[in-house]
Amino acid sequence: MFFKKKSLSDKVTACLQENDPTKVVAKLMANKAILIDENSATIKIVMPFYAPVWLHNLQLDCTAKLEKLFGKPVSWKVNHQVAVLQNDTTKSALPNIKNIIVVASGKGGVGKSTVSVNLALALAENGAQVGILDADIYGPSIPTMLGVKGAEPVSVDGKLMSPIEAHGIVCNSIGFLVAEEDAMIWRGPMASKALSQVLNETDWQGLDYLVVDMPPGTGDIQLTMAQNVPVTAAVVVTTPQDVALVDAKKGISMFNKVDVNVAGIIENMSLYSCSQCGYEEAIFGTGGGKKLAEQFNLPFLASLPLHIKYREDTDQGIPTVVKDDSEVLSAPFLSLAETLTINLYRDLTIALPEITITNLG
Ligand SMILES: Nc1ncnc2c1ncn2[C@@H]1O[C@H](COP(=O)(O)OP(=O)(O)OP(=O)(O)O)[C@@H](O)[C@H]1O
Repeated sequence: MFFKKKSLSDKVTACLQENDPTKVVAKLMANKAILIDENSATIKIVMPFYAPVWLHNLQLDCTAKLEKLFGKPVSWKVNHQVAVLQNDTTKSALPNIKNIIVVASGKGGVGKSTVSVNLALALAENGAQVGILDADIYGPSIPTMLGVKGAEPVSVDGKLMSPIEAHGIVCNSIGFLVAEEDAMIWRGPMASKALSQVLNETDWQGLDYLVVDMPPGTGDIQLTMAQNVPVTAAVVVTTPQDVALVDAKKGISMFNKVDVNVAGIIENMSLYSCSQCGYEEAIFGTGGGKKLAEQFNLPFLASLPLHIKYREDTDQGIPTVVKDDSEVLSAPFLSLAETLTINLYRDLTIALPEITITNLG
């Protein structure tokens, strides 16, 4: 029997794949985002997402092995060009926003806004251009959490509003534009129209990701809002408590109904951690988010502790991802941002032709 001898490139590819726990290398190879230059022993990557820890680990685990294969020192050339991803190919992406990530919860008060704002900042910290849209008409809290409450978006050209800048991301909020009492009495189509208006009439200036903080619940308003935004993916935030989980299930069903891809479950307030002594207690129970993810066959994206700093930092307008020097409390968000963007690239369709490696210097 004749066996074809493995080429050097095949061996290098196998090495990269074996050291990639996320299984995203196969898609990167298929899309020609990774090129192996055998002559110069160079691995060229045009990263379609920002994942500094993943990339660092890949390089750490592979470099020595690759040097053995090549028989000389290996160099890595890395560029970034975030891909436009699509779940529903009938809805075209907005021209200046590559991907829209909707953050939803079945129940109010589970930490949806806290997660939205820290997730947006973590995506930016990892390297992406990020915006956040506060669509929570019942209680827009993003301006407070970003320390820009009272700011008013202005229009330079009389057509588009300039978003407000804060901590390296841009934001706009329904709360900047309408009085809370007015928004409270809106019905589905009105809320949806307002959301579309803020979304389409803001000069987002070319974002890799727009994070949308949705109103809590799964009623008409949320449904029409979800239908009117070209959503790349939704994430559902829950606490481990039974009552929250029941409502989170309704949230997943709502997105399924309108064919919005649910990228996974985030469990917030998982474990209380005392800032004084480090004592830990599962105040809202344990494991509920994971079970929910298993039940719906969805990724379990993160488990975030209940910690006083998360509340204090957002109350002060400097969310933990920006403020936390120790990195213990920001780490779960940075990791969430990486996991989410890797999963989205791996699991969704790429809407625009992949940038080919020839563009790399
Ligand atoms: N992991 C956490 N640890 C400590 N406090 C938290 C945590 N997550 C959220 N909080 C606090 O809980 C409260 C509710 O959080 P948040 O406003 O983010 O929830 P929400 O789901 O967006 O609420 P709403 O239903 O009003 O939109 C806030 O005071 C917030 O600071």
